[in-house]
Amino acid sequence: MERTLVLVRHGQSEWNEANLFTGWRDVALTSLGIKEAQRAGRALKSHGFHFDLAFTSALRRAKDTCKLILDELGQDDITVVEDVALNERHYGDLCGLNKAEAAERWGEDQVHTWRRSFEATPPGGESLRTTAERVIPFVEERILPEVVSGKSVLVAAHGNSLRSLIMDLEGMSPEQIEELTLATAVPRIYRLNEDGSIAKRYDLKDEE
Ligand SMILES: O=C(O)[C@H](O)COP(=O)(O)O
Repeated sequence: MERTLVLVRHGQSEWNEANLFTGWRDVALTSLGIKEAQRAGRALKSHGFHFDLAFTSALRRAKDTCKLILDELGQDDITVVEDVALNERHYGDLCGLNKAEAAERWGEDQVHTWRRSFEATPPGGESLRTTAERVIPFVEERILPEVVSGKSVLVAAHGNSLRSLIMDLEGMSPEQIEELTLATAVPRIYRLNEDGSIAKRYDLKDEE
């Protein structure tokens, strides 16, 4: 499987379960999150995926998801590059706050805008635009050259760091990216052409 890029958001975290803004807080996967990551690994295995290299963030929920997937594939020996560039968007002053309570305090629209728009900056945090400014250079310098050279690459990261990557890769507009929310542990598969353009894209949905 040449020139393959697989993006996967981490499995459910303790703060996803508690509905708290997480950002760079380093929380663990829940037992459901562990199962979700293992299921993603089994789905990739049953579809014949095999990776040459993996990238993940510096946060344990993504690192653990990456490891659980590679364990299921019997590939715990491949190189895994960890980098803060792939960390979740920093949620600033919202970190640790309950998302429903935040919507009551600031209004549904404001909270939705902070969470999904390209430009809005949560107080003291990163917008999707500023998240992209650290994600995209890393992807262009470290990840895409590996894929274009013919490798099969896994990236286990976060809802918003991956949204910024997907927006760039798929050439989405700010309006289009606002509509995209990534489910936990659903692999998003890309086959790339020699010039780095997308030949094919699909989600590997759970068949169990
Ligand atoms: O950091 C967080 O709280 C989550 O990982 C993603 O949050 P969101 O759904 O509000 O973007």
